[in-house]
Amino acid sequence: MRIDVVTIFPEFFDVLDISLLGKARRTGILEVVPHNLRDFTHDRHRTVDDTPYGGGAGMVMKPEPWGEALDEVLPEHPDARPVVIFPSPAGTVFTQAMARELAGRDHLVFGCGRYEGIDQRVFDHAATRAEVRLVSIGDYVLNGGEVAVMAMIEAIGRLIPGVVGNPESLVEESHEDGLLEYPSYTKPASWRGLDVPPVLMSGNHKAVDAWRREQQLERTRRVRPDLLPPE
Ligand SMILES: COc1cccc(COC(=O)c2cn[nH]c2)c1
Repeated sequence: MRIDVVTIFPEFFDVLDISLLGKARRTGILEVVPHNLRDFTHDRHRTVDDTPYGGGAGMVMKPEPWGEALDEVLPEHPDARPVVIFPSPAGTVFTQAMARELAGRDHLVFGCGRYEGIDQRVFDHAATRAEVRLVSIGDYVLNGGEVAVMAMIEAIGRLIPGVVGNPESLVEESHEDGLLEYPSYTKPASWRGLDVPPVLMSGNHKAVDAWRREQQLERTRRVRPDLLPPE
């Protein structure tokens, strides 16, 4: 998979070389290419923002640099319409299901907004040649999209075959089966007076599976009742 990221802080994505994704990049399974939005400006100050029409505080990202940056990363005549994702507090919430869907694609483009946002015409024009999505990673406001893109790249990248060592470890996880995951334990059997639940030491796999499922349901009922399947 190739991922292009348009940002005013391309160095932000150097950290991906350190993590698990670094191996996936070196082996060619995953290619993440940052593009500096300022490289698509033509004034001495490499200006990417300006004051908002209609007034108001803050600055808005200008459309011209974005247009030229997307010209660079979007294929002229794509066989499949690429997806361009802009993190935004006003977006559709990013979920494990969306991560799974996006992990199946060959090419993703991410656009990192800053300031008060990006001129709306950037999204409107991009929609003539790509599938544009505003995606939120949660109900809070960041200073820019870079942290959100890192989170999405990690969530998507780890689902790509060959990126995570043991694919089995991707199955029993929170949100994979729609429920929160059960509590985990490892040695020692007793630690600071706290013991591992005996069922997990029983060797009775049926009982262990039943206990884990009950723990998932109990935890989901308590913490995230919105995730519970309809009765
Ligand atoms: C598109 O324009 C902007 C403007 C300002 C910040 C951002 C970054 O996204 C978030 O803040 C966010 C994403 N999910 N939850 C919060 C984008």
